[in-house]
Amino acid sequence: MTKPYRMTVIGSGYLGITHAACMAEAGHEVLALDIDAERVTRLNNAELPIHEKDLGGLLERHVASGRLRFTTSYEEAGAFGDVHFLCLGTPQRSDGFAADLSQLDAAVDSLAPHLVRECLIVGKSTVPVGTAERLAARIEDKAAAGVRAELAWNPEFLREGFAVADTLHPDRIVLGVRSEHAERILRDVYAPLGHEIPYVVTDFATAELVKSAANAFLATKISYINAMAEVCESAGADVVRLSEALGLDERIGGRFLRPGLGFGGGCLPKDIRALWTRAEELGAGSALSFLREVDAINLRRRERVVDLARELAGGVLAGRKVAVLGAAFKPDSDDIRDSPALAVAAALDRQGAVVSVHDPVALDHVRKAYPTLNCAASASAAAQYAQVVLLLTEWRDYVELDPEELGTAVAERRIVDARHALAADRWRAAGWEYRAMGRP
Ligand SMILES: NC(=O)c1ccc[n+]([C@@H]2O[C@H](COP(=O)([O-])OP(=O)(O)OC[C@H]3O[C@@H](n4cnc5c(N)ncnc54)[C@H](O)[C@@H]3O)[C@@H](O)[C@H]2O)c1
Ligand SMILES: O=c1ccn([C@@H]2O[C@H](COP(=O)(O)OP(=O)(O)O[C@H]3O[C@H](CO)[C@@H](O)[C@H](O)[C@H]3O)[C@@H](O)[C@H]2O)c(=O)[nH]1
Repeated sequence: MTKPYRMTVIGSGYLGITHAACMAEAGHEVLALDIDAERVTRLNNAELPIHEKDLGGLLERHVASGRLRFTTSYEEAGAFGDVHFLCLGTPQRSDGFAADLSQLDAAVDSLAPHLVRECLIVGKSTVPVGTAERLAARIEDKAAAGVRAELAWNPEFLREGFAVADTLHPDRIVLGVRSEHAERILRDVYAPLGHEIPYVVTDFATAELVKSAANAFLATKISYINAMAEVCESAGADVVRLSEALGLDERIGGRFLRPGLGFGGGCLPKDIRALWTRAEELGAGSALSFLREVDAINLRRRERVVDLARELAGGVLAGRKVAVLGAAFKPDSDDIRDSPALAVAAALDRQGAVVSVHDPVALDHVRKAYPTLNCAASASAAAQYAQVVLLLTEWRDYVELDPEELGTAVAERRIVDARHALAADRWRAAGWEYRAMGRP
């Protein structure tokens, strides 16, 4: 490494904590900031507020070494960093499908007046195309007189559950830059990650769009296979074998072709909506109108599971006891943002079912966000006297469940495997009525 940088990471959420810890691992001096004082105190005590494999170890090591600290002070951040990474949330707005950029705007407004010397500000959040250009003007406007603060855009592609590995070994690094100076600094910052990583160096707009386009492609692939699941269901075909066969064609590839309950989380759903909304604003809406269908197919998956649960419960949900296995939007994460599992659980609850939810790590979030759902301490506790069991997030613990053992807890041996995660034959052999969308 040429030299360790002094850098800040603004926003210490799923992305920010990971980026900060991985930059410390790469040898840099990192000060991460968040407006949530309780979170900052916990992080300074090396307590990880999220569930993410390998991140706890990195946090402990680098807090102990002093290479990673957390603060709530923009004054301290402005004085500390030569490079400032923006890792703020960009959720869906409450009044429509556009991205809410208020966290980014507030962070820039807070940081810029405290900058004391020339520095590079680097956006990592996922944003609608055009945001970087707007923020660059905002920074110029708000920065202290005589301080040159250049902006770059460097979108992040990490997946939750694999966040550390994806950050330390990225498939590619995309740099939206306005100068060779900015490119040089960022290549230097990432040099400790290795020299084999492909770089794509481009303008702001392309860098922003690469990220939105990647997520839209992944979402489209998932909805494509789920649309085929609908057809398979009508035709009596098997979507799991269909997906396997499609994936063996190298031009198609099997990744992101797992049919089931569809995509959720804090990224794919809001990012496709923000993308088509931005395209409409730019007058290119018809090019991306298919993304509305991608979204609609995805949301139909949730309704289909509710319908199957009703069918298995004998045509009515009111008063029926339903066990929901899984609350996180995917395994190995505690993130419940736009979780398909919880959307199903909440719909069942609204229709009068008595819903009992289990998840290995996400129950604290469930209790806060869905106070009317019952949270059970184990899968078998959730299944106690259940008339229907729904497997909605494919945690390994659930894949390894013993159908005989679970069968002793339930009132009726009926299960919907909404993630195609179980061995159907094994469950049927144990006397369960086993249903999975798009499989005979
Ligand atoms: N989560 C992921 O896996 C992932 C991966 C790639 C890209 N992204 C993108 O990264 C961005 C961040 O996502 P996230 O999942 O980490 O969100 P998050 O909500 O977990 O984190 C945002 C953090 O910013 C803090 N914050 C809010 N306003 C602030 C302010 N004014 N100053 C300082 N801190 C402030 C919040 O308290 C929170 O801790 C989003 O644009 C997202 O689309 C996320
Ligand atoms: O074949 C598949 C693959 C995924 N999913 C679902 O899709 C959702 C998203 O999964 P995944 O993409 O693995 O999780 P994220 O952590 O949300 O990561 C996505 O969103 C991030 C934030 O933008 C990007 O950085 C990542 O590259 C992108 O994969 C989850 O609900 C999965 O259950 C499926 O239903 N079928």
